[in-house]
Amino acid sequence: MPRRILLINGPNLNLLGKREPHIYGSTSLSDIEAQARQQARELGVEIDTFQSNHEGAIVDRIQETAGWGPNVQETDAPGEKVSAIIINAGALTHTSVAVRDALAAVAIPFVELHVSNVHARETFRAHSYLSDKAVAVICGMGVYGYKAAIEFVAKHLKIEGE
Ligand SMILES: O=C1C[C@@](O)(C(=O)O)C[C@@H](O)[C@@H]1O
Repeated sequence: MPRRILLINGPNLNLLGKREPHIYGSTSLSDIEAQARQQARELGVEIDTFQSNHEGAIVDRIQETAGWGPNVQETDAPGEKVSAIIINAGALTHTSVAVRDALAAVAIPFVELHVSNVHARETFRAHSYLSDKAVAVICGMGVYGYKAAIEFVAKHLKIEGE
């Protein structure tokens, strides 16, 4: 069972609750993250949250999960290892080979998440650089998708070596 989960939200997801509420609903990201922390406590797992509008910052944060990256010193004691990642990469889903490569490099199992049903929208949203590498893909459940992803990862994801 995963001990530590990293929840990543990409560009414009800091605007959840304000942005196109007919598509993304009225719940803010800070509410989602607070609920995630509460849910994690109930499930007995740790959760870290991270949001950035910047592709490189997301790549750095993914690398840090493996003790790599520009912000990690050679002398740093290895941090507690992240055993699963839940990522809503926002628009980077459809454009970013760099985020895909970072996830492949750290080789940590991840769930791809979208609040909206990306298959029922513009055709460019149907392609993802992440899906074929993901353990699971959640979309169209609204912000409930975050709860579903955390429960799935905490209760059902088998982590090699644990
Ligand atoms: O920013 C987003 C949010 C999104 O990932 C979602 O959660 O539904 C869907 C993406 O296509 C879009 O660019």
